[in-house]
Amino acid sequence: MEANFYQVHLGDFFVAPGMLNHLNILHGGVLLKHCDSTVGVLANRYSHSRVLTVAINQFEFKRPAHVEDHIWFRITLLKTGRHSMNFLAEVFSQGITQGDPVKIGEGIMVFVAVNQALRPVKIPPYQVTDTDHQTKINAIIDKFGV
Ligand SMILES: CCCCCCCCCCCCCCCC(=O)SCCNC(=O)CCNC(=O)[C@H](O)C(C)(C)COP(=O)(O)OP(=O)(O)OC[C@H]1O[C@@H](n2cnc3c(N)ncnc32)[C@H](O)[C@@H]1OP(=O)(O)O
Repeated sequence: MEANFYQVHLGDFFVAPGMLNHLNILHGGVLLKHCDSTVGVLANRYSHSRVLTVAINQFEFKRPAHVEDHIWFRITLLKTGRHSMNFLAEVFSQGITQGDPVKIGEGIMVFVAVNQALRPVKIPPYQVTDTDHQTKINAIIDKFGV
């Protein structure tokens, strides 16, 4: 099961003119909205439940993105609690005509599984069976203090 929650590539979009800020680069809020929805899809996939974002922690915008850049997210489930899921969201950008993908942002997104009344519901504990994945996840957990 854990293979589907380690470095999952999701949420591709192209930067369009309506997504820019006053400096003609991708608006950070637009990027975060895409990121939130993308991680939410994975949180729903894991919990089979409605989900709410409870925290976005240590999000860093490392590089700007421009019109026509191809943006996508690499999402890793780090750990679960009784109701919550902690994800690393990494954001990548690739110019339409050039070069390798560049990491332009990353952060920790915490989701809570909720019922119809939007109250927390229990989720299954996350178990990683791939030892290499677990080692890398542990390093991320240490780095971000999750
Ligand atoms: C089946 C049909 C589905 C169909 C659908 C499919 C599509 C699916 C795609 C969705 C894609 C949308 C993605 C956008 C998602 C939004 O836009 S959500 C909108 C913004 N968020 C909100 O409005 C949430 C507002 N907050 C709340 O309602 C309440 O705080 C919550 C989230 C229900 C939690 O309730 P609470 O009473 O505070 O609960 P509490 O027990 O204190 O905490 C619950 C857990 O959260 C953790 N937590 C609380 N605060 C924090 C914090 N600051 N940092 C870290 N962890 C925290 C706690 O440690 C606890 O963890 P566990 O030990 O239980 O695992």
